[in-house]
Amino acid sequence: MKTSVAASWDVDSILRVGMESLLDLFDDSCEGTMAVDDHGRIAWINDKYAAFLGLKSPESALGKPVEEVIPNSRMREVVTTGKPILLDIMMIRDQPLVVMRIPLKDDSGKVVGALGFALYDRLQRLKPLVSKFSELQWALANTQKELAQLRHTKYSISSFVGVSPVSLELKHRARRAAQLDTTVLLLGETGTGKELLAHGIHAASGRAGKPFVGINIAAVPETLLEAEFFGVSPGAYTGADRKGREGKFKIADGGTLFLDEVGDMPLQVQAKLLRVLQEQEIEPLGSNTITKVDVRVIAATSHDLKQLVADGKFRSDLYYRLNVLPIVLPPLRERVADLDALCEHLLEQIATRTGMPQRELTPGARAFLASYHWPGNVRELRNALEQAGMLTDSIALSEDDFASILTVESALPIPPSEAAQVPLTEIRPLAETVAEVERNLIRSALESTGRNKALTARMLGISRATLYQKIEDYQLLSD
Ligand SMILES: Nc1ncnc2c1ncn2[C@@H]1O[C@H](COP(=O)(O)OP(=O)(O)OP(=O)(O)O)[C@@H](O)[C@H]1O
Repeated sequence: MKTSVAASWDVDSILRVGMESLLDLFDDSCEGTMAVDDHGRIAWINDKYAAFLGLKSPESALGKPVEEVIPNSRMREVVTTGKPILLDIMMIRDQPLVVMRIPLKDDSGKVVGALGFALYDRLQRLKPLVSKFSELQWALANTQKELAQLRHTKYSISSFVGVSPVSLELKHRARRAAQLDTTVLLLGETGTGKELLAHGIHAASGRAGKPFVGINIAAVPETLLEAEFFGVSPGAYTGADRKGREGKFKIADGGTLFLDEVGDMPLQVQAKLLRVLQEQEIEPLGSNTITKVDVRVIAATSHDLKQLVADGKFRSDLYYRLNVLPIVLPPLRERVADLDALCEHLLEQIATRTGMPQRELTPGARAFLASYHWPGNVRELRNALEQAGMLTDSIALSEDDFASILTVESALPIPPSEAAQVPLTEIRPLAETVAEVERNLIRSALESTGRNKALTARMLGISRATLYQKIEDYQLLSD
């Protein structure tokens, strides 16, 4: 490509010589150089690049569509748009290459092809960029692997501990449900093990190798629910969602979607959910395209769905659609026969997690636990066992160790009478005082229920969504 410089320095000569010198420079310092024609076919490729790509000879690539030789190539994009891609990173044979692509235009400005340069470790200054890219790729691959593992359920139906006839019957129904691949509706108070059973049904089903994806409808603000379910197409919003994102239905494709607290779903979203369940098709927000999905839905609620239908708060057609195979999880107080097995199991779990010796229960403690009404069910039982263990060093937990824990009302810290006795000198703006009282009350209620949101919300007489909002407002997340 070397050229002798003409004596007279007209603009054309300068440009031509400049261009040729530039090409020589790149040819010398690049790992590879290549050109495509206006149809994206390889018109030229140098020896180094051909050898790097593992080709028999440069000639063997000529005339082939560029993607056939370099699968990730964006040369065709340069030819189509006429715009250069001055700095990009491309993976070839598991190696990151820094690449540059420029369009070639004739005198009239028409694109006649494109030139590509692959610059790797000759350019020392690009090395930090390349290693950063490799690090990020490695971290991304690891995160994706972890996420995939997390989405594969860790439980089986036998993880649901229970020996009472009613528990055995519900596990039997769960196993049947797993085989049938239909929609399942889990009904039961908070903490009765609906989510645990949903994991178990998924694990025993033909979908076990695919993702299990959960969504707690009560915890998602109403305005975000649709995006959360169906996803957002790229460009639908500005800001963080600009690139678009997949909805839970898409993420669960082939697997199971667990809709927790389905009774809290706003009516307008209910209509859309019903359509998706019927058609098995989703339309991401801001897109006109419809995507087929294959998702098995397991819904759960602690509300009386029939009553919600009667009150006009839940669509009857959606109710029937979900209620194909209902499984009722009775409250713990109605299956006291499960208590011993559950305590044994939970005490073992606690011991493993804390590294402390496993505790036992005295006969008095067993009788006390059997007489308690368990509004928070198994979740509350686990918290009570954990808290009682923290109050004493003794291996055997007695009735007294539980007595102070299991009176929810006494745990609330600010009796109304005390709140009223504020000295005049301490009077502050009402809003500030109310906010402080509210914050303290929510924090104490959360503590007394072992951070059980459903129970806390119920105790405070507010919805779960409001509770989540207030937890965020008062920054009670890490308390
Ligand atoms: N039968 C059971 N055997 C063992 N562990 C249980 C059982 N039931 C519940 N648990 C445990 O109790 C806790 C609460 O259970 P889970 O979250 O499944 O309840 P839930 O009914 O989905 O509650 P919510 O309605 O509040 O979401 C979990 O830690 C779960 O593992």
